[in-house]
Amino acid sequence: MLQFKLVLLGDSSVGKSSIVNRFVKDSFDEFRESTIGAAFLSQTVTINDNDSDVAQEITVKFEIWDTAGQERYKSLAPMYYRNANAALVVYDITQADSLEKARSWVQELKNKVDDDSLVIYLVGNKIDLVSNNNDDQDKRAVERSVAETYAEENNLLFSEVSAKTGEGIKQVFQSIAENLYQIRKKQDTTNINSTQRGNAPVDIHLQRPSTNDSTSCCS
Ligand SMILES: Nc1nc2c(ncn2[C@@H]2O[C@H](COP(=O)(O)OP(=O)(O)OP(=O)(O)O)[C@@H](O)[C@H]2O)c(=O)[nH]1
Repeated sequence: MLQFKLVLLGDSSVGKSSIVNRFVKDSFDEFRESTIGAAFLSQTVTINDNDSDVAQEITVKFEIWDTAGQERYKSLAPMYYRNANAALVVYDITQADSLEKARSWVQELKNKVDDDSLVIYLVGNKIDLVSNNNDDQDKRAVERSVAETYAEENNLLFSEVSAKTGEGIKQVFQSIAENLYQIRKKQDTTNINSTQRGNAPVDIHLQRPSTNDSTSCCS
């Protein structure tokens, strides 16, 4: 079993706790209390490795830190994103400001987390509030294409979800697990190769200066 630390970041009320609750308990609460400090939960997913000679199933355990989005808890966040393998940065597609906040979290992660392998997933939540036929009921304030382009430019994974209906939630965690597994596999291969290189006989070519080499110093 592989174990990874995942942190959720984003403005207050965007639905971070609701996303975790949907993923861990498959439930939704219309009247959730705002998180104080942070909450810890864990959940596993199963992924398939079909690249190996023998197809295998791998269990990935997520240790999840759901941080509080209220401004007064902002200074606590580094404690939770430190050593994280993945960050879920959440915004609410009905609140334009919440995308700006998400961008500032992404920037902070890129500046402060000294680990190129950190997987950052940008999530637009509450798609259940958007109607498909573009009428007055449509509460969308952030166009999908705007967030998607930003994600592409910044090398983030991206999708829109609904914690309320559950749409897209499982896929987010599944995709993070698959990405982290591929990264871990690559790191392991690199480590094995460099260990092997360390034990291999060192190939030293001692080149004698040729006598008619004009650059040689000594006669
Ligand atoms: N319609 C709809 N409402 C949602 C969805 N997700 C969350 N909500 C509601 O949005 C409100 C805030 O949800 P939370 O999960 O507490 O938000 P949070 O980001 O954890 O907030 P903080 O703890 O303050 O950081 C609650 O009333 C939820 O019921 C969703 O997908 N659709």
